Order: sequence, then structure tokens, then C-alpha cells
Amino acid sequence: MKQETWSRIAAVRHQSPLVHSITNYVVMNNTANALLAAGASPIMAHAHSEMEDMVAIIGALVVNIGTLDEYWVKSMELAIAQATALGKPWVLDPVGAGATPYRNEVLNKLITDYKPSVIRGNASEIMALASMQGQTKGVDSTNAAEEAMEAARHLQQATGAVVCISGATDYIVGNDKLVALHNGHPLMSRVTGMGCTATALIGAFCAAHPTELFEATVAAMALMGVAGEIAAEQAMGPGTMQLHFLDALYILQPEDFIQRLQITQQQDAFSV
Ligand SMILES: Nc1ncnc2c1ncn2[C@@H]1O[C@H](COP(=O)(O)OP(=O)(O)OP(=O)(O)O)[C@@H](O)[C@H]1O
Ligand SMILES: Cc1ncsc1CCO
Ligand SMILES: [Mg+2]
Repeated sequence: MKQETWSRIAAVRHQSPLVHSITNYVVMNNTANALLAAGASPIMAHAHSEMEDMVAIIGALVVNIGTLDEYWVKSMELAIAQATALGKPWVLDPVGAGATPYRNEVLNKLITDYKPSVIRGNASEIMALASMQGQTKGVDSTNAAEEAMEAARHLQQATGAVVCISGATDYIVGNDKLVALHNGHPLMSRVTGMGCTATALIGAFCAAHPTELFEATVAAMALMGVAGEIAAEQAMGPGTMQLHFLDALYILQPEDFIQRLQITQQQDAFSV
């Protein structure tokens, strides 16, 4: 399992897949650099006139609604429609789901009209999306993590997407599959757009493994966590954390990755 996860990281380095992101102004530079450090090739574009042609040449599409507006939402729809037509994976980052009616309306439309291949958000975003997709409040949940897990499962069933909840522990939910990753460091949440970076890396891994989206998502989040942990050991604070994180993505070797990776998997089990 750990060796197989490493082989997916090596495949991204080897294949250097082209990842098209329509993402927010805040994180464009961070995510492009993270993709490069992991061995992928980033392109950011949103002009309506080039969406079809751009999506024709990429391996995967990442849609992040962080700083959405009406023009960009149309770009997203054009790009997603083309990705769907060409059978290419597309990954959704529902930044700020639940924060405003406009965000919710856009997200609900994207999820309902064009099914994402993978959705990655933090617990509150995943819970907001699940309630938009008809989930009634969980009656069984006894704690926040369990509530988020029920939401992720609901969202997975409603959309068919692989659903990732990121946080201190990352959970990846597929159809009858659940993996938990226990790496990472609290300093990661002090750098803007680490979640967006996670989603961009998922895009790269899906591009390299288009028929194994669950495993691709696990590998991308495993890389995030291990690189984050290594970076935190070197960093003095958020500034150097950002720099060391890019270096860790680039330098990481299989021995260190396998030694550090903390992964647990459950089949057919959705209790946390
Ligand atoms: N307390 C923590 N301990 C370990 N890892 C963490 C912690 N908090 C976040 N992470 C890691 O940081 C990355 C980003 O996850 P997070 O849930 O913070 O995303 P987010 O809320 O969408 O962030 P943003 O919106 O700022 O991009 C993931 O790889 C996650 O595993
Ligand atoms: C701070 C911020 N605002 C909109 S997007 C973004 C980056 C983190 O998602
Ligand atoms: Mg986020």
C-alpha cells in the first residue's frame, strides 16, 4: 500500500501531467509552484475564447471557486463541459461553501449539472455541500468528525465523486472505500491556500492516473501530509514553512516517504 502510493508520486514526476486550474487570485502562484515542485506542469487560464482548446490539451482540470465572479463561473462551466465531453477528470475545491448564497448557488449548479471526479474541502465545506445535495442533519453523529464523515459519504453517493475531507486527519471517501491519513502539521493551516494546493495536486495525480481516481487522491494527500511534516521541522514560522514545503515536495525520496506515511484503510466502514 505504501509502496504503491509512492509509485503514484513517482508517476507524476515521470509523466509531468499538464494541469489546468481555474483558481483564485490568492493562491495562483503557490499552487503553480507546488505543481512544478511535485513534477507536474501548471497552466492557469480563464478566457472564454480559449477554454475548449485549453481543455483539449490538458490531463486534468481543477476548478476552485475562491474568488469567483460571473465571468469566471462561465469559464468554469465551459471548461467543465469540455472536460466531461473528452472524458478528462475534473476536481472541485468548494472554497467557502456555505458562506454566501451566491457561492452555494454556483456550487450546487456545478455539482448537479456536471458531476465532479473529485471534491476536496475542509469539514465545514463538505458539510455545506452535503446539505445542498439533500442531506438532512445526521441523527446518529456524536461528534464533529463523524458528522463530516456522514456528509462526505452522502456527497459521494449523491455525486459519484471521490470526496476528500482535509484537516488534522485527511479522509478520502470512495464508493465503499475509506482511507485516513494522519500526517501533516498545524503550521500548514497558517499558510494561505494549502487546501487549494492539495486540490491542485489531486488534479495532477488524477491526470497521471485517470482510471484510479480514489488511489490518485490518496497519493496526492499523502504527499501533502508528508511534505508538510518535513517542512514544519525546518520552518521557523509560516513564511519559511511555505518555502520549505515546496522544497520538501521536490526533494522527497521513497525511503523517507514510506517511513513517515501514516495511512489507515477501512473497507465498507464509515465509522471514524
Ligand atoms: N492541524 C493539522 N494537522 C495536520 N495537517 C493539517 C492540519 N490542518 C491542515 N492540515 C493539512 O493542510 C492541508 C490543507 O488542509 P485544510 O483543511 O487546512 O484546507 P483548507 O481549509 O481548504 O485551506 P485553505 O482554504 O487555506 O486553502 C491538508 O493537506 C491538511 O492535511
Ligand atoms: C483567502 C482567500 N480568499 C478567497 S480564496 C482564498 C485562499 C484560500 O482558499
Ligand atoms: Mg480551502
